[in-house]
Amino acid sequence: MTAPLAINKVTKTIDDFQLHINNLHIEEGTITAIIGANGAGKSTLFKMIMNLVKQESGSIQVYGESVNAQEDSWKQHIAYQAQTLHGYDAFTGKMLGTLMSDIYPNWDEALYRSLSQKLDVPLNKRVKKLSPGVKTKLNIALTLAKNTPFLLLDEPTAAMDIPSRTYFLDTLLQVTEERNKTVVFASHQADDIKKLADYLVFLQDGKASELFEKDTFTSSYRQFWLKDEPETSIPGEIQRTYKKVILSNDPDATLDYITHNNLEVMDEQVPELEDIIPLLLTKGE
Ligand SMILES: Nc1ncnc2c1ncn2[C@@H]1O[C@H](COP(=O)(O)OP(=O)(O)OP(=O)(O)O)[C@@H](O)[C@H]1O
Repeated sequence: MTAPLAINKVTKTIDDFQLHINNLHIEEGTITAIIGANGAGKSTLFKMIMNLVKQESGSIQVYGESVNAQEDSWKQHIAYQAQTLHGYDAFTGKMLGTLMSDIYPNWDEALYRSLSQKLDVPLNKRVKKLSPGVKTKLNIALTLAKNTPFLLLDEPTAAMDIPSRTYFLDTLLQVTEERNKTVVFASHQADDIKKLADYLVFLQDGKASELFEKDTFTSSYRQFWLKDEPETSIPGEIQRTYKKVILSNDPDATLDYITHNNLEVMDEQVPELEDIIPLLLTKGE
């Protein structure tokens, strides 16, 4: 089966910003979070995948088809949710549903109606009259109802209230599992990433990391609660809190040092994803 997304050696320069994606292959039926701080290049990457922005070099394929080719039937297999809903101000949600049902052969009207109802989106109001948060929710209902095998979501829960966010995340997980969908979403919300993602990719200063399996990634870090504050920096140490709690990205090296220096460990734990993500989002870390 052809991979939903295959990116090889892609580069893009915008003024003094450079984006490099060496190798990113997304397997069918997986959920991948693209994690990066503001300005890290997440939206630019998504726009390149949708051929809205052209890369300078390298290749991007969706289900084996180059996104830069003239033939663009691959677009029917992917639902892209941009950060904002542009160009639809004069339409109502109902009109947009009718429009999308003509374009997307598997349009799921029942899902569109139930999502809109649960998320409190009035389908009879014109888009320009909706608040930013309600526009985001309409955008989400439209994206999921396209019922494509591949979903590309750019910060889907930004500006959403908590009940809607919870409902959306649960529905996305359910739909993804029941219909074996592939999801790639951009986020810097640790909660969303923890709940949704199977795999993680970090974008830092325009460079994409390799693809990490989420649990393998968190278990490569360790938090050590020491009895006394160490005098010097410890091998593997990337953060020290309350003077005695050491977060390490090299637990073996840290433990080796602790043992050789007779430091007493009060407790040792695999950290939560939300403890690690902020450190990785900091520029130049
Ligand atoms: N249309 C544009 N004109 C000029 N610079 C741009 C444009 N679009 C993006 N950039 C620059 O490209 C870089 C990456 O921006 P991008 O929007 O892809 O980041 P992002 O990770 O999606 O950020 P955010 O989390 O704030 O949405 C930034 O330095 C930004 O200033």
